[in-house]
Amino acid sequence: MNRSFGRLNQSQVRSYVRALTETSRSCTSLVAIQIKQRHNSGSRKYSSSSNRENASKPTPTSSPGSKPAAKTPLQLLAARIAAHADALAAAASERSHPARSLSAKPATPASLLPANAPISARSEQLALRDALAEATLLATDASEFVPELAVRNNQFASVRWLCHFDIPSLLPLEDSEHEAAANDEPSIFPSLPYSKVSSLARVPEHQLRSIARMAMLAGFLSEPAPNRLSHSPLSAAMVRQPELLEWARFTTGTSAPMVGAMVEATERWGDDRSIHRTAYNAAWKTDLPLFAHVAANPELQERYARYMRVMTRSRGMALGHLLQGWREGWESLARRGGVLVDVGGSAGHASAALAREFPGIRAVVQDREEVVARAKRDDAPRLEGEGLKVVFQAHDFFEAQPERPRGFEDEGKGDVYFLRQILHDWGDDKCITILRHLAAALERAGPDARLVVMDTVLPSPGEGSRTVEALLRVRDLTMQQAHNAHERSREEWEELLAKAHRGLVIKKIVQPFDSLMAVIEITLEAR
Ligand SMILES: C[S@@+](CC[C@H](N)C(=O)[O-])C[C@H]1O[C@@H](n2cnc3c(N)ncnc32)[C@H](O)[C@@H]1O
Repeated sequence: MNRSFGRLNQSQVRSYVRALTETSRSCTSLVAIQIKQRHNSGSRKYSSSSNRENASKPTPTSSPGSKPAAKTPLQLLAARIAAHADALAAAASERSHPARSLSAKPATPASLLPANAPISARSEQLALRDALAEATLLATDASEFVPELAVRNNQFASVRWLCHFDIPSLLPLEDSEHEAAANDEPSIFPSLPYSKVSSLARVPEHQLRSIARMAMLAGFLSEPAPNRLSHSPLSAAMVRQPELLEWARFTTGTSAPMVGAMVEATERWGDDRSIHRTAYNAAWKTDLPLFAHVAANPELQERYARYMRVMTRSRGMALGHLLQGWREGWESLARRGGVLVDVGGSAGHASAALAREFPGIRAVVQDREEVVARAKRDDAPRLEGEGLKVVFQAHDFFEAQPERPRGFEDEGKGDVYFLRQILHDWGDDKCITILRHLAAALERAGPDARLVVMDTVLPSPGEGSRTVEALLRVRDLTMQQAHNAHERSREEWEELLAKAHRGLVIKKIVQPFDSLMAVIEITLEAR
């Protein structure tokens, strides 16, 4: 403080801090308003783009008898960070949510905000993360870039090792009564000596110690006393929500080889965009496309199925975004008695959620033969038992739409053809085939018919939140590594639709906050 404000007296410092805080606050509420406006207008920008621009614009300030002193971008960011932290503390305490701490206290909550926090508070949290990421970039020298990459790479590998050998599940979350009485510090997670954990996990003790100590620097596990290992709030939260551990296992184990094989894929196949010439093929040494390779390998199939279940429940992929993102459209479909055709709908989880939320919706879920056979066996009886009108139909989406199953034959009432996470799996040529078949079906289904695509809409580089953009770029690269496909920007979606059929026009794009995918409403216009 003294150093940064060397030429100002105490009261000037106070008013300066107040002014900065207010500037930052109005900036933050502007973001919130933008989020609302953009959300309402259906555009995808929903984060602190204004903050990203402002970070590089020093604001001149004056001090008595001297030229206006420009604050550095880092100083401005630091003030914004403080303002975001204040706003978040207020939002949490309004809902009696305890403050988080890094110490290994079980009472520390797993999230900064309570689950019922409003979008305005969550957007504040996103703005904070963006500002922190930018501050880290400003504070890190060029010579530190590579060592930092090595740190992240080793932390990634350490979490993989720890999850693979199930170390988090071996650590106690709570004291047994006997231990609690003997424990001097009952508010700390109970710990075990490294020797005990290593013998339980059957791993070498020295490896465990070094690897755990690296992971601790990322907040995963803790060493509350010399040579004793315990949970940290993060690792404990992951054990309490096992889907998070499952996700960590998949990301660090199953999909990591594919991520690491991008160089080999380009070296071997250059710009060949075939679906069996990918980083996945290079990593798994197979000529089969990913879906066929997974289908032929029961163990891998099980891992992918578990991962898909976890992802569906994650915040970014939650089905709630689908229900809220196009609520009026679903209500209208239910009213007019049209059919929802869920193309590539897997086990029907999206259709079932829609039929539950909007009584009256009837759905035909289409997928590959083996997927439909499994869904008819495992899922259909449960859905029928719930009274939902959801049926399954084997259909290859590279073929023309088939005749409807019995009870769903009527057409012309404005059906909705729905593609969730389908087009991003395929290159443009394949997508055009899928879309042409659907355009033909839309033509038969009447003027109210719609094509609804739920997929990522990529921002332009630097357009919105840095944190969100990074997550979306992971999805884009994953599609490239897995299928030689990619995610698309709004312009790319428009181009693709126009190439498939001149009448396919985007009516609206809704980007729900926190969702990794947007809801794109498409009509078929007479041209
Ligand atoms: C990424 S999953 C998306 C599943 C679901 N729509 C969702 O959002 O959870 C892709 C789906 O496309 C299906 N699929 C792949 N090729 C297909 C084809 N030729 N015809 C029909 N479905 C296919 C897969 O079996 C899988 O269920």
